[in-house]
Amino acid sequence: MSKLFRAVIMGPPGSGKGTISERIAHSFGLKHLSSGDFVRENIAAKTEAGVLAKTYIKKGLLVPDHVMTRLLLPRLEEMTKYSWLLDGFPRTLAQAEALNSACDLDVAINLNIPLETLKERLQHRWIHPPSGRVYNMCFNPPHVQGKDDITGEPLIQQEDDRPEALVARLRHYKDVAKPVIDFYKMTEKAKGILYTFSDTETDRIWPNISTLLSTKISTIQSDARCASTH
Ligand SMILES: Nc1nc2c(ncn2[C@@H]2O[C@H](COP(=O)(O)OP(=O)(O)OP(=O)(O)O)[C@@H](O)[C@H]2O)c(=O)[nH]1
Ligand SMILES: Nc1ncnc2c1ncn2[C@@H]1O[C@H](COP(=O)(O)OP(=O)(O)O)[C@@H](O)[C@H]1O
Repeated sequence: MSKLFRAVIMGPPGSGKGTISERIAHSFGLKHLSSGDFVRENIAAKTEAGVLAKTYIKKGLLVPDHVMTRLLLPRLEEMTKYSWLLDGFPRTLAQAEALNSACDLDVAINLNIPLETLKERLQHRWIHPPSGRVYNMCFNPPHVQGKDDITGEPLIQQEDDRPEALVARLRHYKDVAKPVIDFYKMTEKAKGILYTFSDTETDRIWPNISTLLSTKISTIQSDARCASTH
């Protein structure tokens, strides 16, 4: 039984977490878990956590750590038989500590993308809310402008993708992300799993991430084979 592989992907709004997560899920067969999707599911289901989360999201705020952790950790417990990639969690130190207590991570991917690139990307981002599919008029445009490729339903631009909203989002991101990055650099159990990728193009970052994951996953599987033969 090959050992399972667990990773998280972090980065500022517009850094390409969703784009790269889809490529990782497709290339390596990992389950792509998105904290944003879990939040939206809870909001749609009107769960206690969902109702509470909605009040924060409407104000453009992060959901409080205790609500987010209570919402997310039980979902991870359902995934004990799968290798997964977690996108959008942890975003704070408290979340990183809670995740670290709940499971062992093999890799933490950190996307370091320049502000101007983020602004440019988000100005051209269009999404299909029901599916979460993401488009970009410069990078991956829909076949028909303004329409989702699969359903033909209308695409929208998110309010907080506007340049003036982005500056505040990025300042807040920097404040909460640094302790998380330091956590993965310094904490004994988590040390050595952080890999940071800096570039302006996903297509240049992707081969490096793909090589890293290929190496990490094959190492884990060969270790598991050795362990099972001893
Ligand atoms: N021009 C360009 N756009 C890109 C590139 N990579 C991703 N994008 C687009 O940039 C936007 C942001 O990418 P996402 O994958 O949504 O980024 P994210 O980190 O998930 O963003 P949040 O969900 O806001 O945190 C999307 O419209 C992507 O299609 C790239 O290399 N070049
Ligand atoms: N790990 C998290 N901690 C706190 N809030 C979160 C977390 N993940 C998602 N959320 C909330 O859910 C919303 C939607 O998340 P997501 O789809 O990742 O979009 P974005 O991060 O681009 O706003 C976020 O704006 C935030 O309010």
